[in-house]
Amino acid sequence: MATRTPSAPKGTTKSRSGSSTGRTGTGRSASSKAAPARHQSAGSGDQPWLIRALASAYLGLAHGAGAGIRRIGRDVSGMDPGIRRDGAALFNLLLAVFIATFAWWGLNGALPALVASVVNGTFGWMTYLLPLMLATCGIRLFRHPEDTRSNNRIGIGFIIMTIAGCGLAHVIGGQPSPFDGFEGVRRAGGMVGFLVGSPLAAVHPAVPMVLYTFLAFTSVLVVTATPFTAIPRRIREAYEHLMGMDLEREPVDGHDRSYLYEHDPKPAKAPRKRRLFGKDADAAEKSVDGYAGDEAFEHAVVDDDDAAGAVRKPSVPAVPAGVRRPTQSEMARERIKERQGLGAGQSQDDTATQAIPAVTPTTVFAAPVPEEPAQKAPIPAPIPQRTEQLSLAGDVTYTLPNADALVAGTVPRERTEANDAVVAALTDTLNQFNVDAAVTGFSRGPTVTRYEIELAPGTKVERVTALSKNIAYAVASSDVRILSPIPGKSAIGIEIPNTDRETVSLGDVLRSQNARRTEHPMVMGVGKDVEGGFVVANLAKMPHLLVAGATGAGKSSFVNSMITSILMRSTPDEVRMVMVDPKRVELTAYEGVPHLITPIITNPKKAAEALQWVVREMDARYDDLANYGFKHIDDFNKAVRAGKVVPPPDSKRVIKPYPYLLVIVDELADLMMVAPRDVEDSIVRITQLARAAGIHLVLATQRPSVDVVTGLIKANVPSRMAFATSSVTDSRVVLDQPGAEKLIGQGDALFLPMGASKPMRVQGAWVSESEIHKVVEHVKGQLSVTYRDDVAAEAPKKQIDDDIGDDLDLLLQATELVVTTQFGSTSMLQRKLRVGFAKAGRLMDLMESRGVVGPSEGSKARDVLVKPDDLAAVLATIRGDDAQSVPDSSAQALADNANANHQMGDYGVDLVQQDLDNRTQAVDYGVDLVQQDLDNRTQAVDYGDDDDGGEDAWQLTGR
Ligand SMILES: Nc1ncnc2c1ncn2[C@@H]1O[C@H](COP(=O)(O)OP(=O)(O)OP(=O)(O)O)[C@@H](O)[C@H]1O
Repeated sequence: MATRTPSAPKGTTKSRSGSSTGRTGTGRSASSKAAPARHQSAGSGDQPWLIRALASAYLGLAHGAGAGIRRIGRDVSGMDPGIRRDGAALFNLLLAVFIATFAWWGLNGALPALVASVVNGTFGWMTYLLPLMLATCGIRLFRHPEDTRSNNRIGIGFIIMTIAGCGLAHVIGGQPSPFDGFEGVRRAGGMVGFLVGSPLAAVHPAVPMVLYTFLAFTSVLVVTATPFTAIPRRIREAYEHLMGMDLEREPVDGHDRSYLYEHDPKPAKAPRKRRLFGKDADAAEKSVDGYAGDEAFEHAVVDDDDAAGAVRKPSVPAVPAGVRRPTQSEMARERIKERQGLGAGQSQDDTATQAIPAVTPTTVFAAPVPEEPAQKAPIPAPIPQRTEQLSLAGDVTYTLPNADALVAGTVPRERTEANDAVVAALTDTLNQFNVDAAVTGFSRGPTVTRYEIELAPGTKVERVTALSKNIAYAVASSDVRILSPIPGKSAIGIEIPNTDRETVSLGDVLRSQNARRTEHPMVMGVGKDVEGGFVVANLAKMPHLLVAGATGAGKSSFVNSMITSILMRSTPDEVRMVMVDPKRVELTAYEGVPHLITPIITNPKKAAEALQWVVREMDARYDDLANYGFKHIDDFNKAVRAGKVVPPPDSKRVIKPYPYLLVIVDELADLMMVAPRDVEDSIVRITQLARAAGIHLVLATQRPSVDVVTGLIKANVPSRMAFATSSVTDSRVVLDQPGAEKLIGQGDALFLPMGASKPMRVQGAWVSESEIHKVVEHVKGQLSVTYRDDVAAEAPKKQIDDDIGDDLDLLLQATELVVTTQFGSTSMLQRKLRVGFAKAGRLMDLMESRGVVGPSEGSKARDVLVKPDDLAAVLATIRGDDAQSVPDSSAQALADNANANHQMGDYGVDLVQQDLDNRTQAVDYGVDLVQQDLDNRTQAVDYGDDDDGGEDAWQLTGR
């Protein structure tokens, strides 16, 4: 007996924890069936029948009361019987009623009088509040027994409230002592009040007053799950709720995906808890100024924390009126029972199922698809247009674009005939292969719908996953993706593309609650997830992002959405951008926006230089952070705005806040082809350090191969956005896992923000060219762009001679080499530039045609016709620049360099001469080997041993 007793609660706990993850699997039913069986075997032989009968009657009464209470308000009666705690709940409720009979209603009688004197004597005035607290606990236990954390929190809150109330009552009631008679104690704080109040009151009566008032206030916060920081918001919400203002303002920016899950309290509850208590509880409320600590450990995605609340308000009821919709678990159980030949509600312990009028999943799926003509989504409550006084970019007033510059998308549909057809096809496939599982629901996203399959107990997950090809065949789609399980659910997810897909408008995403929740300027609209929830992400928390996918998959559209989001939400004081667009056409629409610090860079070589500038900027920011003792640019900016950062007295510098710097590269491959080492070095340096400096990189590429996205780059760019890739290898390069090759293009993506273990499937937001144009015109009208001249701005387009073609860079290097060394040797070019003989000869010819070297003289080195002082001008001419435009400083630098090299050359020749002399001396002393060597070398110097002679002499100068 003693050993068996704990086993019963164990079974109960197991089943309860199962439910706390929101699972509704049939495994729980099995455990709940097992629990009563254990009770029976333990107790049947030992307990008198009367006790068993009474216990059964009490439990029956409790379940009856529970069933009624669970139906009041929002119906939660679909609860698994295994997790109910009706017995304890009824006990609380009965105790509340009992105490209320004498405390509130003054019922007389021997028993009430006795209990009254005990309860009153213990709790004093607080006796009047006890029924309320007990009733609250009872009702919660009836309705949400699985939410143990909240239940415990409320219980603890009530205990603190009782102690604080008794302590206060004791002091207010005149600090009676039980030694003077119990009547006084009863009329004050009871014995509890006396015990907790009198020691403190002995010090001074104000001490318990202050302490217990504070404790009472705290207990209210604990019970209502309100953190201190959220008190003003809670008060405002309560006021608005009382005045009915929240209803008027409720935005219609989402739609209800919960019709299949409406009895499952989890989706609504869990996020709420996170909002109130989680580490990221108030992250949403943080603006730039609200930065607290190291944001790297916060996640990039702005939480959909009331996904089942405000964001997803019911829009289209999917089931005919009057028919209660079954929950997932009900549907799974019913389907599985149907297969096993049981009728609905035949399970003995399943009172909830019995209570369902013959509703089966087919009722849900067979209900006619509601008529939903494609409509425009209603524009929710307008976002007030923000106007800022800029300080960095001149003293101007800057107004952000109006939210209606971006159009509303179409109303998303929850269910169409296509979905019903797929459900039927999936069910048939499962039947054909005798897999004991049922399609229990689906959630329709804009591009794909995720169908959920629950297994009967004892059915292997592999039986469904092994059917992937048959499922693809049945639904006539090759892009079927299986999730086993769906994260956070005991169900297998099968994602199948919608034949009638919808476009997600960026306007809708930016107007969603998730985007409104934060004013952070780096927040961008990403799109919608598979459940139709809006996904917005904070670029500052990513902190760097790799966007990859095959051509036409939607990268550029994503980059457009990102830039438009920034233009919509931030001023040039808050965010500055560097755009690199080697494709030359993707980002031209943004030319001239005041957020740019340099014209859009289209030349890959210049882009590599711009990245080096970013490294310098980062170093400068770091210097400031180190000098003034800050760890993050947000803290530094805050201090600057508060006037706490003052430059040294002798400095003329005016310290201003640093804006975030967003560097966007729309085709990394082009940069990596030009200067792989420089680009990689810069990217790695930026990504390793720039987060604290407020510098963030977004690298897009259609060639996610290892030579473009190198291991080093990958290791330092933690967030990834993978659009459809052409191979599983590419998917692995981007996400470190397969999956992206199964995406269906046109904005369908897997989003893996930093820290997430599983990528989230999203349909990227779409912004049309006319919308972009409207937004760009608005921002350009607010402020004209001022470019920084120290970034590698692109030079005007140059005329490169046709005969140079792709060899411009090599020709420039060759010219520099020949002029600085004053030595026109082809072999030297071969070795120094690592080119073949043919290429070196061609470079020599090109130099001859431009008057850099003289004509070929057989095997001798050519004459060099350009003096080092003229090098800059010659290089400019070859480049196609106007020679006059070469800045004096750089011409001088080049000339100095060339002269230095030249001198070096002279010095080298001296060394050779010296060497020669030494060796000649050595010959005089008759050392044969040296003589031989000297002969060889002298021969080499005088006559050369190949076409241009003297090359080894040159080589010696280099030593
Ligand atoms: N989020 C989206 N919603 C709807 N359609 C989209 C979306 N993204 C892309 N598309 C469609 O896909 C087409 C190609 O997209 P996009 O130009 O962004 O691809 P890309 O990956 O940048 O291709 P490339 O690398 O060749 O430039 C677009 O013209 C548009 O029709």
